[in-house]
Amino acid sequence: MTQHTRSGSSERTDIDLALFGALGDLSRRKLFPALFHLDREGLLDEDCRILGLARQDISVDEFKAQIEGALKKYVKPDELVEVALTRFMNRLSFLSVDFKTVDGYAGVREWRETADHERPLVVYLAVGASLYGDICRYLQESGSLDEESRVVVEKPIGYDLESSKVINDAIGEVFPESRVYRIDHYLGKETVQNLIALRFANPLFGTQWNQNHISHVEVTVAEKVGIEGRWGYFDEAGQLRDMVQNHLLQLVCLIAMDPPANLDADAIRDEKVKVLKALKPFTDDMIGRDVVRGQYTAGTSDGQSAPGYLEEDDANVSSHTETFVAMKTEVANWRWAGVPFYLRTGKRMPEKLSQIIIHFRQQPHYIFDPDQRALAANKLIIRLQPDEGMRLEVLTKDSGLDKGMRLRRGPLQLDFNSAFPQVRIPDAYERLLLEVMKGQQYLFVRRDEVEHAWKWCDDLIAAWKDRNEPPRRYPAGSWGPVASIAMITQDGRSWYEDY
Ligand SMILES: NC(=O)C1=CN([C@@H]2O[C@H](COP(=O)(O)OP(=O)(O)OC[C@H]3O[C@@H](n4cnc5c(N)ncnc54)[C@H](OP(=O)(O)O)[C@@H]3O)[C@@H](O)[C@H]2O)C=CC1
Ligand SMILES: O=C1O[C@H](COP(=O)(O)O)[C@@H](O)[C@H](O)[C@H]1O
Repeated sequence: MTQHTRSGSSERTDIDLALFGALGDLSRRKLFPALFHLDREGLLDEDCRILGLARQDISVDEFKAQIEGALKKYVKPDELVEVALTRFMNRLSFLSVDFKTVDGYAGVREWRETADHERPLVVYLAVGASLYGDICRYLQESGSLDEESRVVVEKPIGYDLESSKVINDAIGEVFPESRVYRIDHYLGKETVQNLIALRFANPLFGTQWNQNHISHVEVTVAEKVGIEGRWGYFDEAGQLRDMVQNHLLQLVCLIAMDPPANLDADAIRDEKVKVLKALKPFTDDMIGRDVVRGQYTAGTSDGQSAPGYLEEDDANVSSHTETFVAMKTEVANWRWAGVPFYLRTGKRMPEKLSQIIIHFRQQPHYIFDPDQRALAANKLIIRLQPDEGMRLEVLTKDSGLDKGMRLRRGPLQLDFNSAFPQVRIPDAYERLLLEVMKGQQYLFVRRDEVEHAWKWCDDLIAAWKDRNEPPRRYPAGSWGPVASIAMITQDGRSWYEDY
């Protein structure tokens, strides 16, 4: 099958997919539903085959039953069309393998040999990053790869800069960078992509997008969930490694980067790297004043009582791992000098909400009612989830004979669901899987991006370690520690609350 691409050229999407970790959480919850949706919408090549690999020693029928169960759980009933489900199930095969020994890998080569025509293999590693090197090496040693094979790897790549280098080196022994697809699923979200369109297709914003016109930027990625049974992983990581090193810094890159020369992967990634390199390093002073680490205590979520982090299953009761981070940072370059970027992300917050707020500067000379001065700045709200859309807050004259020149703040709004009611907004993984199949890397993270992001986070983590302070507490169901509010208030600002 061919697809219409960004550049208008056509590319093959007929691939075979080998999914390592096929019975894990990510595969069940995100990857199989995404593949199913692609198939349902006619975007999988009719010959595309999917090989699930996992440790469990089960038959292919048992594997299919488990995947069907996952689809029933995670795909809306009206979208789980019978004919599409049958077609999808027919694509599946299964191999039980211990990924740490080469023995089972011949099965991948043999499975490939049963294809009726040659096509590239996409290897998706939905497993912990410590397995990436072994899997790549054994796939190569078993003769399962060819010159077109691609590998998709999940975040986080490693635990810090050093460990990420070891992992990336091991992947690089087998796959050249042009065939490595590092997932950051935030790059597949509809509104995140729209950020590129908004900034670079609209002269209105293109000309205003700098420190002359923007006073500050806010990024909030709030999660309602807690640890969801992932204590072992999360307690080692913490919110900085889990969310900031990747998702939030990628958002900062897309907000702050200079216009790329074109939409080619490296043109975009070159610009993103420049932003990461320009992130202001933290000094000790800044860490005390501009960074807040938090950990949730017992509270409520959706009206139900919710345990604190230290009371979750498998918890180590003396853990100081942060489940919340707020910080003020800056992209120290000509475009952004002096513009604070306030970032915050946390688990067990009152709602799931990801949004970017661009606060424009006020007019240099203000002529309206002094009491209304606080209103007098445009804001662009870019809503990633839920209710994807964008809203520009503008000021107009309040209507009515008695209102004089009173101002009213009103929205110019684009709500994607109402603007495009016939179009289902795809999950990020659908888009990303499709781009891998097409061999397009522009939505994937290059090795140097990962490394610059780690370097910046490592410095902060090292400083936290030196300070050895416990995280500040916040009750589950709140917007984080009080100190995170004070952090922004000290600059005479507040977190945007018009949710
Ligand atoms: N879950 C999520 O929401 C997200 C996950 N990620 C990343 O995706 C990757 C997968 O995460 P997740 O699905 O949560 O992890 P899980 O632990 O749920 O799944 C991993 C799967 O790999 C299997 N596995 C582990 N070791 C071996 C081995 N030696 N041989 C064979 N099979 C093995 C496990 O099998 P078994 O059950 O038998 O141990 C399990 O089914 C990780 O890198 C994670 O950081 C990234 C973003 C979000
Ligand atoms: O990568 C991760 O992302 C999820 C949040 O993703 P979202 O698309 O639901 O916003 C987070 O819960 C998880 O801890 C992290 O590993």
